[in-house]
Amino acid sequence: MMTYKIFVDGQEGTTGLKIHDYLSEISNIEVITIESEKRKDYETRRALINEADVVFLCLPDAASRDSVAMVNNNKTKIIDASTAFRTNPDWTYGLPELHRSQRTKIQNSFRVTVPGCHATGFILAIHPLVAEEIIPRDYPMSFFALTGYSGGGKKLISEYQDSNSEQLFAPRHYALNLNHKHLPEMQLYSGLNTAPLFTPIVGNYYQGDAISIPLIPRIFNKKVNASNIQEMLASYYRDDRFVRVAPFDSEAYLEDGFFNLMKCNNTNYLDIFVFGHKDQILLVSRFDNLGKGASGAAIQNMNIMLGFDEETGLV
Ligand SMILES: NC(=O)C1=CN([C@@H]2O[C@H](COP(=O)(O)OP(=O)(O)OC[C@H]3O[C@@H](n4cnc5c(N)ncnc54)[C@H](OP(=O)(O)O)[C@@H]3O)[C@@H](O)[C@H]2O)C=CC1
Ligand SMILES: CC(=O)N[C@@H](CCC(=O)OP(=O)(O)O)C(=O)O
Repeated sequence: MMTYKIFVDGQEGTTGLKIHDYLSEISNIEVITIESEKRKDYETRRALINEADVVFLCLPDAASRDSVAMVNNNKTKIIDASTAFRTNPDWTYGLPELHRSQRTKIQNSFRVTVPGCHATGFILAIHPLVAEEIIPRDYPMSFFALTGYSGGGKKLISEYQDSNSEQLFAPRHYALNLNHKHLPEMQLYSGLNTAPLFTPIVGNYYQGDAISIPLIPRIFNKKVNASNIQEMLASYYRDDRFVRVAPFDSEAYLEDGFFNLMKCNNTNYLDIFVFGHKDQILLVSRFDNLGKGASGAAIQNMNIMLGFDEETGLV
């Protein structure tokens, strides 16, 4: 049985460390590591990248581009966690649940780009409804996300953990230039004609993301209510083990009247909830920004690319 060599470029960052946790549970792989003081050394990285069968890039965009340019062989498969290649047609978007054919594309690809965390939650909730021509492609889409601070990597983590600044106690809006870096992939893979108006909010907790998307059925192409939407999404994802569409029964999801957005933490699950009635619908997708939003998704892609079991990494 073949043993695959795996290298994580950016092994000491937030997503890199989490990927190492996942890798420690998988057999048939050998994880090759870089000495800490050499983690930004060009020649050392280049040698390891070309030695590996699979390389995870857990780096800022510019460093990811540098790493890809270092590949000088035909065998190394790259799984990039950054924003650098997400709408590049030469790369495969690493969202296996997008279409029936996406898993096969990932399996046959040498260059896979892991979706952004907020983009994952938005696209999985909206894309099937656009594809079914329920939501018009020119729908004026607006939504918000509430995320933990680990989504901002080491810099934001230390800002939250090393400071007593009072302004960090309350949730904070950001990307108020309305130009968040996930907009291009959100537009491309949701099928909408224009980018949504997206407002992310970061809270004073480590991990967990909830995307809340209000929808007005009055301006849909077809007459549907909230319950119909739940049935459609449940049917679309019926064979996908990591995307779970909750039954249509809003009260059952609440804890003392509140929604718990941390319930998918430390898993690769993404749960979609449909609330509402015939006039108003609220879609909520809940997931771990370090799970299905980043490192978990990266591992799911590796499992598909190497022909391992998608969930356990077993051969
Ligand atoms: N955190 C999250 O939830 C998500 C992150 N991502 C994306 O994944 C990528 C990594 O993010 P994240 O792990 O959060 O970031 P971190 O800042 O936590 O980690 C990045 C790591 O890359 C290292 N690094 C920086 N420049 C270089 C370089 N030139 N060569 C080698 N190593 C370098 C850093 O080194 P040093 O240790 O010196 O700082 C650090 O260890 C980013 O593109 C991010 O946008 C994607 C989805 C979600
Ligand atoms: C709290 C916070 O800052 N979160 C990050 C999202 C993390 C993510 O998905 O990252 P990449 O697109 O960089 O891969 C943000 O909104 O930019």
